[in-house]
Amino acid sequence: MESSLEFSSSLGSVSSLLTRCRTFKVLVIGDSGVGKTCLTHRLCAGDFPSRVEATIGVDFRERLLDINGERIKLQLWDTAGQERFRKSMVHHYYRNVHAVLFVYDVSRPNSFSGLTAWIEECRQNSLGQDIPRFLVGNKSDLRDPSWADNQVSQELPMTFAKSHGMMFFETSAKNSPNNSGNSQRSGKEVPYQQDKVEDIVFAVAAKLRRQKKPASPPMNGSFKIPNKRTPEKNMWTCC
Ligand SMILES: Nc1nc2c(ncn2[C@@H]2O[C@H](COP(=O)(O)OP(=O)(O)OP(=O)(O)O)[C@@H](O)[C@H]2O)c(=O)[nH]1
Repeated sequence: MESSLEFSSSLGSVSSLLTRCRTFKVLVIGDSGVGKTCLTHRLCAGDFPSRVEATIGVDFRERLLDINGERIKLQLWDTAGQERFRKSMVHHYYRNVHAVLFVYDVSRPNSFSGLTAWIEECRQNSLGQDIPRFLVGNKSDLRDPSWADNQVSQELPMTFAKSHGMMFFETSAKNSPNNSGNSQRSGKEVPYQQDKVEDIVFAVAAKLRRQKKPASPPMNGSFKIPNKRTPEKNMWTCC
């Protein structure tokens, strides 16, 4: 009887080890209407939502992944793009963030130039330089070579991403491309990058998995003696 109890308790600890995973908070920001809700929905639920409304405050979605045998949970914070729906909440969004996805709409150049304001918001909320940042051009299905002037070229965001230390993706939450990676746009000698939504989620998870150092705690005016072990421990949860 005693040995079977011991056996079941050790089985319990083995199974809790097996179901443990690291959880990472990923903030998704960008102008209103660029497709943050659709993109996060696609990343987590696998499909394009038939009906969406403007996000008020923030919505949460989760995606559990297995990266080389390790379970990684991404907790995506889909934040409102409209200023009136953000207001006083913003500093909460930035607390203990592990990565940021900056989203723009390839068919709306204003949403790309608007990224500087989002970078400034990160700076104002003391987002550490060590926090991985990803740049995502969404709605690639709307690219039309006949009105190239009204779209965001790929060269610009590539340079932008490089100068801000971001990984760059172009995708569509609606119609994910069949082929991932670089390809040639017909008739033009520019590299045309089209990524699957899945490429993004795996790149984020893989990058975060390699992060040994946890996110720096937000600076909110109070002073706390840092405990090196606690933040990393807090990332471990049961899936
Ligand atoms: N064609 C196309 N339309 C998209 C895509 N992603 C989103 N949309 C459309 O863009 C509109 C806005 O999408 P949302 O996901 O609500 O945008 P958002 O960035 O979350 O907007 P806020 O909540 O206001 O910040 C909706 O009509 C979507 O159907 C895409 O990849 N391709």
